[in-house]
Amino acid sequence: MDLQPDTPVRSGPLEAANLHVHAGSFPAIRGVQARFEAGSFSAVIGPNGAGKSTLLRALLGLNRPEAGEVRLFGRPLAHWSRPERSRALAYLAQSEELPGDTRVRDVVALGRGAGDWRFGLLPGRPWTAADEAAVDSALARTDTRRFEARRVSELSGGERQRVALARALAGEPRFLLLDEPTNHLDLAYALEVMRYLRCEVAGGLGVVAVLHDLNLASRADTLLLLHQGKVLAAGAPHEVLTPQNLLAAYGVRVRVVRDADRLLVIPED
Ligand SMILES: Nc1ncnc2c1ncn2[C@@H]1O[C@H](COP(=O)(O)OP(=O)(O)OP(=O)(O)O)[C@@H](O)[C@H]1O
Repeated sequence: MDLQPDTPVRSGPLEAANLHVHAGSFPAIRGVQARFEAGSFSAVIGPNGAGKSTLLRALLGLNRPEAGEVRLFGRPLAHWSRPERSRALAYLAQSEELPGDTRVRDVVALGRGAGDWRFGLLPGRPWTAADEAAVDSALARTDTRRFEARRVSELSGGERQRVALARALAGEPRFLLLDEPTNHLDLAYALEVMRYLRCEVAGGLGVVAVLHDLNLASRADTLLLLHQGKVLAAGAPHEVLTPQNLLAAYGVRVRVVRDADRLLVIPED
């Protein structure tokens, strides 16, 4: 199905079809086949250098594939206009740069494209009640409304990460891609971010998160295990998090134990 660029297509998966992507001159992604669903939490795991960030960037359309393609809602990403793409796909980097002297509410409003008029540039379009409501909702869903009037520079790292999440959610994306969102967070904040993401997934958002912590990743609905730019395993956590797969990917012997409805990965080395 090859739809015209202006054909409205509003739902479906985000897919990588036989994707090959270079990072610089290095073939970082080598024939990846993956499908991420709306209303599902997918984690991308794998050792350092496996190609996780390169894959995420390709899914966002930030780097051009050497071969294969990314498809969103069944339509090649290359056929989407930049504004359409940035409405549908949001990205949260590891430590998101936020303007320190800006109030939290204004930062979240940036997710609606408010940057133009709030920062003295020509407005891209008029600000509406729907924009205001989306900002309110994103603040509420990330529990950041109580410090909406504070400046970003006055917040802790964990609070800033929540503001960055609120900004991404304010744009009402269909998929949110996150690169190690819990990396600099303590255990409590990391679990909190996972809880917020879970709520969004329940509301229909597709989440694709690069995670290093396999015990956090085991809470995802599906896992994609990358190794040397290829998919080593994909599927439900219990299918992917096996001692054999983890030995092959990380070179580490582990035990995988089930605790209630969770999987725990315990290194044996
Ligand atoms: N500009 C570049 N030039 C050459 N090689 C690069 C470049 N950028 C990335 N690479 C290589 O591509 C491979 C994949 O990198 P990528 O950052 O996607 O891996 P990753 O799985 O996200 O790693 P990490 O877990 O360490 O963040 C790595 O071996 C990396 O060294």
